[in-house]
Amino acid sequence: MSEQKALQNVRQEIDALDEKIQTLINARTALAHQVAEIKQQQADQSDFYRPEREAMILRRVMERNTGPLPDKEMARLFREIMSACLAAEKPLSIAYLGPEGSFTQSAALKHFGGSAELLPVSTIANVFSAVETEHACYGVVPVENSTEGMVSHTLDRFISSSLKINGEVSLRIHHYLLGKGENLSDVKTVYAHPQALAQCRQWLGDQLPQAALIPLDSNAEAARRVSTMDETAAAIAASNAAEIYNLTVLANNIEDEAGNTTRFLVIGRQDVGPSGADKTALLVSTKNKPGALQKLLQPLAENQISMSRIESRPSRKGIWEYVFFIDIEGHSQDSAVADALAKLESESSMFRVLGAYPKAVL
Ligand SMILES: O=C(O)C(=O)C[C@]1(C(=O)O)C=C[C@@H](O)C=C1
Repeated sequence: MSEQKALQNVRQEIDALDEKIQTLINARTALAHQVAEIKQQQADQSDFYRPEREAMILRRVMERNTGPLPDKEMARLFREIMSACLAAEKPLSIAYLGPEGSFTQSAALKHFGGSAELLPVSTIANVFSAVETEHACYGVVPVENSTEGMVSHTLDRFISSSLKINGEVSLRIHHYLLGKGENLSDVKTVYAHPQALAQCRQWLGDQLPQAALIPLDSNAEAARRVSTMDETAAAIAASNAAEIYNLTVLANNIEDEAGNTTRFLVIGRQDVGPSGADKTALLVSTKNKPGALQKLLQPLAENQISMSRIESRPSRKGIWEYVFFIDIEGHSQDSAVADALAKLESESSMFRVLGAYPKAVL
């Protein structure tokens, strides 16, 4: 058989499979419509977006995958299928820390897929407000970076908000130096979010020791601004900002830490059920006396619950009063966790479950 003929045969097989896949995707969408009808009839008008169900589906896809497509690639395809099915049930609007081209946009896309409507807003506080006022169904905000630590604006906003954490997204962050010219040596000023400047501090010191470093509200805003300037200006931003703002890549992967990763939170108004691999986030405060924090955390150790993070922030209620943001493994409805939380609550002067949500799958 000629090579041409062999290729034609394989392509015919691909066409036949594509037809089957398309039929199956439409059958799945029809089932999602049925789910939507059932949800609409329910008295509590159950939430259309079900993070725990999505996480379970994606984990199962990865567990049963035998290749040759890698697990993550297969899960990403199913992520998109579910995104389209959900949009057919009910279109979702997601507010994110913009502008367009921000890492938070990439995180929102990674978590909700391409069928959600993404709404850029200018500050973290405005993402919270958009969800609180129901202008958006959910929001996505950065919460911590592996190099630079927590994003305090996000934690602080939880103190005054009744929103819940409905999910998390983990994103590898690669920084690009974007400009109008061709040569790195022309760059005299670098614009970026302070976190990005900090994450590239060593590279900037080595490659552009004379450049002025100007902090702005976001990297995407830096890219937008540089697009209106000459070749002496450059921005640190994500690669997609180069396309959006018509800039050239002067240098890539300029972050100092090879594993630079940012964690984002999905915020919403609903409570999320257990998915089998979850985290619970708490906001607590304790009386300011010796040993109080240790006593507060004792029930976690007694119930063998691991704490993955604890951050303290000023409570903003009195001087030298602090609140603690605590992340633990497990769901607040798991019996060991529920037991520990009841004891922890009785020891604290303020106690709130900020959310129990599935661990990031992708
Ligand atoms: O199972 C549901 O509740 C659905 O709405 C279906 C479905 C899906 O496509 O599998 C869609 C959206 C939800 O976020 C979870 C799952």
